[in-house]
Amino acid sequence: MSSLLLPRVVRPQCWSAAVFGRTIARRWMSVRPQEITNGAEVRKKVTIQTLHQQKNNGTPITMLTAYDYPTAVACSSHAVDITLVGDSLAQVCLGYSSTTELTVSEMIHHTRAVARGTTHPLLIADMPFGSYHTGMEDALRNAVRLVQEGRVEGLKIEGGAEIAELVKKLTSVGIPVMAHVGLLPQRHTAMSGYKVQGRNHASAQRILEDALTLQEAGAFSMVVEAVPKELGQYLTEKLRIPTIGIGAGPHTDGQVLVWDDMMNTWNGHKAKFVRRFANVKAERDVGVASYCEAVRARAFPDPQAESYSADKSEWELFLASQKGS
Ligand SMILES: Nc1nc(=O)c2c([nH]1)NC[C@@H]1CN(c3ccc(C(=O)N[C@@H](CCC(=O)O)C(=O)O)cc3)CN21
Ligand SMILES: CC(C)C(=O)C(=O)O
Ligand SMILES: [Mg+2]
Repeated sequence: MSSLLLPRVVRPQCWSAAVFGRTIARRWMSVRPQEITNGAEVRKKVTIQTLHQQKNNGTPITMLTAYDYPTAVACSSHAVDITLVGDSLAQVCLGYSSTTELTVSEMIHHTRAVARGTTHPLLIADMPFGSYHTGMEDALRNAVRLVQEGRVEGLKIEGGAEIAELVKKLTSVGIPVMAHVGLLPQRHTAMSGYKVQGRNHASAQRILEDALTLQEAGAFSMVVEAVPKELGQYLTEKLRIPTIGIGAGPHTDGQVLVWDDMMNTWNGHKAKFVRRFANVKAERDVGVASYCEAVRARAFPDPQAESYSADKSEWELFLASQKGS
């Protein structure tokens, strides 16, 4: 229980002075502990170094999106390496028609909730559309806001060589950047829809060049979205930094999916790369329907198990006091 309420704090096996002292210290200092438990298992904090080691020793990197506290706790309770507050937040959580509508303030509201539930996974957020396009100073200020107010550890940015200077700048001040190449959803209008990228040789060449430029600019890893699996593999072999694919085939160093796609709670279009790992929508609909049915049938709440009872003598006194009023 305490681990759920206080996910950043090591749950002590016994209240020895040492453990107690360390727990208090962490709570007061508000540091991210190196070792974090969620009850059963102790997981090491995932760092950029961890991710690079995973690439080098062939351990696939797991990344999932989260937009709120309970989802962050779920990611933290399993072997998720990176929790991403994706700007897909705009569509799957806030009901906007595209990610371009999401503001930095809206993003921060959600990253703060996710940060409160995040223990061992590395916490990354998308820089929203428009937050890095109006000049270096604005981009830097928004990035600092996302780190300071939003409490994320790194930022993901969509784009190619044209954002290399920004990647360099953020990296130089100590904000880790995850690049994002291939399909760039923030440009869906300019790209005439959400289309697989790198299908012809010129496009594949361009993506490879962008990826290498972004690596040289200092990106610590790279999301590769919606490209042929051959290109996903080629990029993974050419890059020193780990690649995390979504619709980029099975050979990237890691995979990422949108929470609502893999849980089947998203009613919109299902891209080819989506696999349903659970059917939460079916469960959820059963729950809502049976709740309504039970209330209508006066079958909920149960008068004993789900209701409180008055003390008999107190209730008689109450009724007596009501007589004549
Ligand atoms: N729910 C959700 N899942 C996502 O993966 C996601 C979002 N939302 N919102 C932001 C972006 C948009 N993304 C998308 C959206 C649509 C396709 C899509 O429909 N792709 C086509 C490709 C068609 C082709 O060119 O052959 C597909 O049918 O797979 C892909 C990625 C990825 N991101
Ligand atoms: C799909 C992932 C990579 C993303 O950018 C998002 O969720 O916004
Ligand atoms: Mg995104």
